[in-house]
Amino acid sequence: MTQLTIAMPKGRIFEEAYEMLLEAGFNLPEEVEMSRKLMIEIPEENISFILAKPMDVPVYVEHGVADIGIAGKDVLLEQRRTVHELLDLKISECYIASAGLPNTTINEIAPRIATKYPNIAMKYYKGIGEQVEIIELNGSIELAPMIGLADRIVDIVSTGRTLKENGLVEYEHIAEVSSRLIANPVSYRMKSDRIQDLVTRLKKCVK
Ligand SMILES: Nc1ncnc2c1ncn2[C@@H]1O[C@H](COP(=O)(O)OP(=O)(O)OP(=O)(O)O)[C@@H](O)[C@H]1O
Ligand SMILES: O=P(O)(O)OC[C@H]1O[C@H](OP(=O)(O)OP(=O)(O)O)[C@H](O)[C@@H]1O
Repeated sequence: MTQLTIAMPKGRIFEEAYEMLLEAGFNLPEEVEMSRKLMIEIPEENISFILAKPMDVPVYVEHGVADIGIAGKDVLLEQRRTVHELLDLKISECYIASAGLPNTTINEIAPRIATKYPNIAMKYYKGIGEQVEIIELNGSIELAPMIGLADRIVDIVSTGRTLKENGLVEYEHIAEVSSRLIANPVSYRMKSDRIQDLVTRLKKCVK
């Protein structure tokens, strides 16, 4: 059986992805989540799992050190890497939106947009003809309008709770997000039988 390496995101997506793989019949060890191990082998399937930061999954897959990966559509839109998107797993669903303080307009010369998605934000505002200044942050994005760092944020919204609790309102819906199964293009050709089998098994578990 051809060896297959799968890059799995740690953090928020992990649990749902793990459940899906179990349901698809992959015999993942129970202690994975609790352990600090970054590589897990399933010898009977000849599969290795790499546990990666969500933003790094497409990097491993593009470079071919992982044949397959699971990545949020937000990360794929932001990084535009050379990988094949094989399947929408419909897990970790949320969306990207712009938000800000209520009743504010962005009619300045160069409104400031705080985000951890500079490419998505830039493309969006360019598309609507707004010239903006992007302020790149790594988290707690919702702070930016509250403390006067930015006029708008571009960030993930799921339940809307973070916006609400920080007194922000949503302005524009930018893109739908869910987790996707991605593949390295060379692996996809060279290991097509194994990858197709994985896709078929996972497809049956998409809710
Ligand atoms: N609130 C949310 N609800 C549902 N899915 C989300 C939410 N926030 C992010 N996601 C999805 O989960 C993915 C991983 O998010 P997670 O918060 O685990 O990692 P991260 O933001 O890269 O951060 P960290 O640096 O905290 O590891 C995102 O790329 C996105 O697709
Ligand atoms: O609409 P909600 O359900 O409130 O979810 C949205 C929040 O979830 C994510 O943050 P995360 O928890 O990953 O923290 P971060 O600020 O470190 O990115 C995202 O960046 C939002 O802040």
